Amino acid sequence: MTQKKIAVLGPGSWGTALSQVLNDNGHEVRIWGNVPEQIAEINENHTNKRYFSDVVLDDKITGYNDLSAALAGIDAILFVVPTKVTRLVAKQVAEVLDHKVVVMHASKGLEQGTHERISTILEEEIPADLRSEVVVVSGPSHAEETIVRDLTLITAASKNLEDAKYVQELFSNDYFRLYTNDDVIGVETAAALKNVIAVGAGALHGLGFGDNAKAAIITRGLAEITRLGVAMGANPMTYIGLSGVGDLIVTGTSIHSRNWRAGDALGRGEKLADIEANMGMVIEGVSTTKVAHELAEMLFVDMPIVDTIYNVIYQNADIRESIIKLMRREGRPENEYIIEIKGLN
Ligand SMILES: NC(=O)C1=CN([C@@H]2O[C@H](COP(=O)(O)OP(=O)(O)OC[C@H]3O[C@@H](n4cnc5c(N)ncnc54)[C@H](OP(=O)(O)O)[C@@H]3O)[C@@H](O)[C@H]2O)C=CC1
Ligand SMILES: O=C(CO)COP(=O)(O)O
Repeated sequence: MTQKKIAVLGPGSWGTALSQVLNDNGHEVRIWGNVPEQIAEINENHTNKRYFSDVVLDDKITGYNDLSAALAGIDAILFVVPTKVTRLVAKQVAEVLDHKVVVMHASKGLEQGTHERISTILEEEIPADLRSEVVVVSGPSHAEETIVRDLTLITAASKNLEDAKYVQELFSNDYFRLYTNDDVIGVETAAALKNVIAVGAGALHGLGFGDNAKAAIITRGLAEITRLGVAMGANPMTYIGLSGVGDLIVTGTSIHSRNWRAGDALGRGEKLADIEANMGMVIEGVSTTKVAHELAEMLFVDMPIVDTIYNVIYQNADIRESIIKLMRREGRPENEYIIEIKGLN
């Protein structure tokens, strides 16, 4: 592939790690952010110490505060800001973008209020004549490992497989491998909802439960994610792929995960407000819990684990009593999980 010019919007941990992958592949990478000191640090010291204290970036990676300058003559844009600001940033892009580009995103969440997936936000905010079909870059991938070039396998999903293949080629190298998928709904719902289950898995750890409990929440969490996703139009096969069970494993079992760590702290009795303030990075699972709970009600999908996490986070429910309630639910057959929809039972 010839060298491309790529704007990475969001100089956080994942944006920085993905910028390094693209730079390793010979592309011109422009990281855009709205904090002048951070952009100056990238340009002058080639570091982003808030996220990676020991990493020195290649000096070809350039930081920008000015969005128009970052987007001038660009081939592709990667959105990697927290879900809650994606619409705002997309509106800013639409104001200054003056030519057609490939639009990608690597964020994992659902928008509060609208319940929308990120690709539909981007479709709404960026005129169709200025963009490709949106390509979702998603899968089991901790920035902390990708930044040290550890092996990472993820998925590029788009309604248009040619756009997905373009992104596959853009990112793939010796340590970073992408598969393609045309199930955008499946990949985005898997990415967003695994964060909720990871909060729950972390909480079980914080409460002192063992590996049996962790395996259980991951497996039954996947059943819930699949049920909701299928009700939203996803292909159930996607959930046994990298962006489904793969991401659930990496997020639901790892100390690197912000969502898992937040859950762990909740389980140890810390207050959510303190956990969020101390994390200094986005914990997507907290707001996605609310969206998932509302979507489950709207679509009559049974999501007992998500509802339990919602009750603990948003209704102040006692965490241990909530677990007992979950355990004492009426017995169910294991395999009804894809087609079971509350309203039809
Ligand atoms: N970290 C990871 O390993 C992975 C993360 N993801 C997903 O990537 C997305 C980003 O996560 P991550 O990089 O971890 O998050 P971080 O919190 O590390 O970084 C988010 C970045 O976005 C910036 N930002 C926030 N608001 C705006 C805005 N209005 N305009 C411009 N920039 C803004 C933040 O700046 P500031 O904090 O200064 O406001 C920060 O630099 C999330 O959806 C996450 O789920 C996906 C895969 C892996
Ligand atoms: O999405 C991730 C790994 O694939 C990162 O998860 P956290 O946001 O929980 O750190």
